[in-house]
Amino acid sequence: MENVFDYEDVQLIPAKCIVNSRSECDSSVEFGGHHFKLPVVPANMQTIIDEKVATYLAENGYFYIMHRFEPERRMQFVKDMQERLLITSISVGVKPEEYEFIKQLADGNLTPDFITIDIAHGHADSVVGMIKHIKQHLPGAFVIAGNVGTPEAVRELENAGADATKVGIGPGKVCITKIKTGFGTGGWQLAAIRLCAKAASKPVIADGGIRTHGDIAKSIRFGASMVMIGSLFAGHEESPGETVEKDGKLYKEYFGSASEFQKGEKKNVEGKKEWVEHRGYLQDTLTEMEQDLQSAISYAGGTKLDAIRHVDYVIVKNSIFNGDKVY
Ligand SMILES: NC(=O)C1=CN([C@@H]2O[C@H](COP(=O)(O)OP(=O)(O)OC[C@H]3O[C@@H](n4cnc5c(N)ncnc54)[C@H](OP(=O)(O)O)[C@@H]3O)[C@@H](O)[C@H]2O)C=CC1
Ligand SMILES: Nc1nc2c(ncn2[C@@H]2O[C@H](COP(=O)(O)O)[C@@H](O)[C@H]2O)c(=O)[nH]1
Repeated sequence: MENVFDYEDVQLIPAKCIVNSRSECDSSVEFGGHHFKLPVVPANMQTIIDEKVATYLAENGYFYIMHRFEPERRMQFVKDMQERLLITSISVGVKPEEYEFIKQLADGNLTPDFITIDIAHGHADSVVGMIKHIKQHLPGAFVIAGNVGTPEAVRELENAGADATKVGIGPGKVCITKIKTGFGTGGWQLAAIRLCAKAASKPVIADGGIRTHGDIAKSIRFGASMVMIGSLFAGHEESPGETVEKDGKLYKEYFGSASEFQKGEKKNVEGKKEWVEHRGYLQDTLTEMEQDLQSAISYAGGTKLDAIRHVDYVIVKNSIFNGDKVY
C-alpha cells in the first residue's frame, strides 16, 4: 500500500479568504436527512455518552449515537426520546439477542432515526446479516455499519443496505488492537479514510485517532461526512464514569469498549483505560470545535464546510503512534 499518512503527517494549504469574519462561516452538516451544528459525534462509548448527554446533544442540535452497553435500557431510551420528539440514535451488536431487540422495536412501532451496528471487525457476515435484518424490520432507520478499514468492506456493507459506514480499526486513544493483533488503520487512519471514502457511494464516518480540532477538518478534506471522537470528549463534567482527585487535580476515566473495565473480564481485551484531566463543560468544547471549524472553513477560502473538501495539502512526515502510548 502506497501513500499512507496520518493526521499529524498532513497540513492543509490555505486558499484566499472570502469572509470578513469567521462568524460568517457555517460548520453545520446534513447527515441522514437531519441537520446538525457540527460534523462531529461523540463516540458511542460508556465513558463518553449516557442518556443525559444524549438528550443534551439532541436538544441542542448536535448528532449523537447512544452506546449499546446497557441493553436493558435501550427500549425505554428510544421511547423517551421519541415522546420528546428528539432524534433517536442507538447502537446494536450482532448477537442473537440483538436480532430480537430489533424485532421488539418493530413490534412496538418504534423506529429509531439512526441505528449504528457497532462491532470491532465490521467486515463480517454477521454485520451484513444485521444490516439486512434491520432494513427488513425497520426500513425507516438510517443504518450506520462498522467498523471497517478497507474499500472492499465499505462496498460490501453498502451493498447489503448500510446507509453509511464507519471507518477506523485501531486508531483510538484507548485502543490496543494495533499492538495486540498487528492489524488496523492505526498510523494511517487518514489515508484509510481517503481510500474508503473514494470507494464509498454513501457517507463515511471517520472514527478514532482525532487528537486536535484540526484533525476534524483533515477528516472532512479526505472524504468523511461525519467524525466520531472519543478522547476529546472524555473528562468533561457531564462525562459518565468515575472521577478521582490526585494532587489537587480532578481526573475522569476513559476506557475502551473492548477493555476489561467494559467487559468485566480479561477476555479478548483490545482496549485500555486512561485517566483524563477534568476539562470543564461539554458545551465549551463543542463551542470551541465550532469556532475552530469556522476558522478552518475561512482558511479553505469558503463559507461552508464543503470548502474544506477542495483544498490542497502537503505530507510533512510519518509517525505510527499518532502521539499515543501503549500503556
Ligand atoms: N474501532 C476499533 O478499532 C475497535 C472497536 N472496538 C469496540 O469494542 C466494542 C466491542 O466490540 P466487539 O468485541 O466486536 O463486540 P462484541 O463483544 O459484541 O462482539 C461482537 C461479535 O463479534 C465477534 N467478534 C468480535 N471480534 C471479532 C473478530 N475479530 N473476529 C471474529 N468475530 C469477532 C464476537 O465474538 P467473540 O467475542 O467470541 O470473538 C461477537 O460474536 C465495540 O464497541 C467496538 O466498537 C473493539 C475493538 C476494536
Ligand atoms: N481497538 C479499540 N477501539 C476502541 C475501543 N473502544 C473504543 N474504540 C474505538 O475508539 C474510538 C474513539 O477513538 P479516540 O481516538 O477518539 O479516542 C471509538 O469510537 C471506537 O471506534 C477499544 O476498546 N478497543
